[in-house]
Amino acid sequence: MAPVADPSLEKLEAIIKETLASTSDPKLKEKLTRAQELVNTASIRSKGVLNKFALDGQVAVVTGGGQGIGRSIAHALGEAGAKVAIADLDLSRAETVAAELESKGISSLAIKVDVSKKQECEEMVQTILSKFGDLHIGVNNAGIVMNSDSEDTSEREWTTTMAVNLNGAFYCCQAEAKHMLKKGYGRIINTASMSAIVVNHPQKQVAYNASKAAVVHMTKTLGTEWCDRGVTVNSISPGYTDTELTRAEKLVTLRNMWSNDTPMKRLADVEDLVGGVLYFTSQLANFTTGFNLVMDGGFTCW
Ligand SMILES: NC(=O)c1ccc[n+]([C@@H]2O[C@H](COP(=O)([O-])OP(=O)(O)OC[C@H]3O[C@@H](n4cnc5c(N)ncnc54)[C@H](O)[C@@H]3O)[C@@H](O)[C@H]2O)c1
Ligand SMILES: OC[C@@H](O)C(O)[C@H](O)CO
Repeated sequence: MAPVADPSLEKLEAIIKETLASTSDPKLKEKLTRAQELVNTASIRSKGVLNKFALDGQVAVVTGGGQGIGRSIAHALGEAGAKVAIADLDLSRAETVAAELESKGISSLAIKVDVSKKQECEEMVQTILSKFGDLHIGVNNAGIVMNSDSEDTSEREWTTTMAVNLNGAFYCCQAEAKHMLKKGYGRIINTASMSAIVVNHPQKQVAYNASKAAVVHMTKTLGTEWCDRGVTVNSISPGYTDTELTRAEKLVTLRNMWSNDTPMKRLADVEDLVGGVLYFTSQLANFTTGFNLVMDGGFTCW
């Protein structure tokens, strides 16, 4: 039998071996031999390539984690073994998601943050360090969209969108990296959008598109600046995704059209996006930084 890495599998293996040695019942021997094979398979899996996705002992934060894409990423990181802080402008949403994680046995923490405020991003990291003692993964996902014709886009709309989507992502990267660079390890993932590389239509959203393009280039910049000190920075760029953001009154009527314009003929479910994040946080992504992963059902191919 191959050596086992998981201590509970080791104990199980020992019990099976001992019982096999002490029984002469052929039926029991047959069953125990089958159990031994199953333990062997589990043992190989526990040391195999999938194990490189395990986040046991790591601490993560997800901004905008109170619903939608962020909530789904928070669940995925927790299921992979991380302790997860849910940071959101809406504290009650963050508390709900933190309670969902706790009910699965995942250590969690809800934090109120407005990512457009640098000081609040720094306090968010300090709160996580006080509670969990470390921070390995930062998913900077909070974002908003406002729609208007470019010639009518107000100063408030432009600056608010930039403040949340771009400044917010930068302040979080900076606050997270200050700790991670000291420790020599960190994985930062920013949520950009396919709007960074194509112009969405018919909805007009110059500020949103420009903010997401800037997030992608900021990601490349930070991803190359910090990677030789152990901190990688990458981004995901989802296509149209079924969340509250695309269910908003101003956008909901466009969803059929968006689906038809997508080669996969549907919007993304939030679960479709977690694979990208889990790749970037895994030990399989040790040589990947500054990369923008587009997950859009083929939308940007057409
Ligand atoms: N839904 C899509 O089609 C889509 C596609 C591509 C990219 N994105 C991006 O994905 C991210 C998440 O989108 P979603 O669809 O889950 O949105 P959502 O509106 O469902 O959820 C966003 C969450 O962010 C929080 N938030 C908003 N402003 C904040 C702030 N200043 N500080 C902290 N938290 C704040 C909200 O309270 C909310 O819980 C955004 O960056 C969005 O631009 C969404
Ligand atoms: O490009 C897709 C998203 O970023 C977003 O859902 C959309 O553009 C909002 O209008």
